[in-house]
Amino acid sequence: MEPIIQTYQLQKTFGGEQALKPLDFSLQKGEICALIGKNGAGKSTFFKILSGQIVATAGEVHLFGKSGDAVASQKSRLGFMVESPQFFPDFTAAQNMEYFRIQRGVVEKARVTEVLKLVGLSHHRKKKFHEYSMGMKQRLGIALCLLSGPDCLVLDEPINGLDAEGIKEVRQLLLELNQRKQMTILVSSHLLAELQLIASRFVFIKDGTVVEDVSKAELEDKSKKQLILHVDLPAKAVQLLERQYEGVDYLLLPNKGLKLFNYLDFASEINRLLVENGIEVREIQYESLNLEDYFLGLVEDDVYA
Ligand SMILES: Nc1ncnc2c1ncn2[C@@H]1O[C@H](COP(=O)(O)OP(=O)(O)OP(=O)(O)O)[C@@H](O)[C@H]1O
Repeated sequence: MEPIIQTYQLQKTFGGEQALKPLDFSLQKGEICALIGKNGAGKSTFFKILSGQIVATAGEVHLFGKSGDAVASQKSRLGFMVESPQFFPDFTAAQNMEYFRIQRGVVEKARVTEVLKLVGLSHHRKKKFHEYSMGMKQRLGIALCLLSGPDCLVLDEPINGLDAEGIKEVRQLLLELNQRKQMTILVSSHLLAELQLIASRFVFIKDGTVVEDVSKAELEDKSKKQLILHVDLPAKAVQLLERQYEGVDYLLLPNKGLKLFNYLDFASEINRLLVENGIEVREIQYESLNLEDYFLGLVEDDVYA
């Protein structure tokens, strides 16, 4: 594993208010990592510290395995989009990129053509910015991040405010950059669903700290639909289910509850089996855990018990 970004006990205080509590985070080469949090969770503050726009109150940032004074030299290897770039509306895409190429001191002129191609805007390079769709504008913003040839993109809410088509375009682009150009990507959103299709890892941030850090597989596992049963004799119910349904996947809950993860289409058959064997089924219902609610702390903690 090759670390791209690591933070240790990162903190930021604004006038007595702690925007970032000690925040430990790491991003590995090749990942698309989604940083998910509600408005005010601390995502922008975190990104602004990484980009150097603001300074942390305490803690450390390591970039590409470098720490201390060596970090500064690694910053150019990250391409940031922390705020929406201000493009000139009456310039074409190519003119806008050329302006920023010169402004940022990128030497190779050909880089403009390259990045427009990378984000799929070659055919629209002569179109004026104000004629672009929302998705195209955002793709141009990502082209700007790519101008200096970074190894990793850090994008703050790039999908925010886009229509469905724009969201799809940006997601597709990020996936292509990751798969075809081996670009590591850290991308934030306040909606899990926006990034669920592309991210390989999900870091949930709440009140300035990481509350959950899961892989795609772990996330999918947690979002499985479940069948919840409440019976008077759970141990006996489990014995019957194991005998009847090969590989039945279950969890015993407090208060004589039983959670089934497979055989979900067998609810009425399961009910009959239990009742016919003298078990009182007090409740049987489907539950689809809303991860968004769970991780963002909008539901009771014991929903996952
Ligand atoms: N410059 C600042 N001065 C004072 N407080 C700030 C400043 N910037 C951020 N905060 C506070 O820090 C906390 C975290 O804000 P931050 O913008 O990082 O959250 P966020 O997750 O990016 O939310 P959003 O999606 O709304 O931007 C909030 O309580 C916010 O009010």
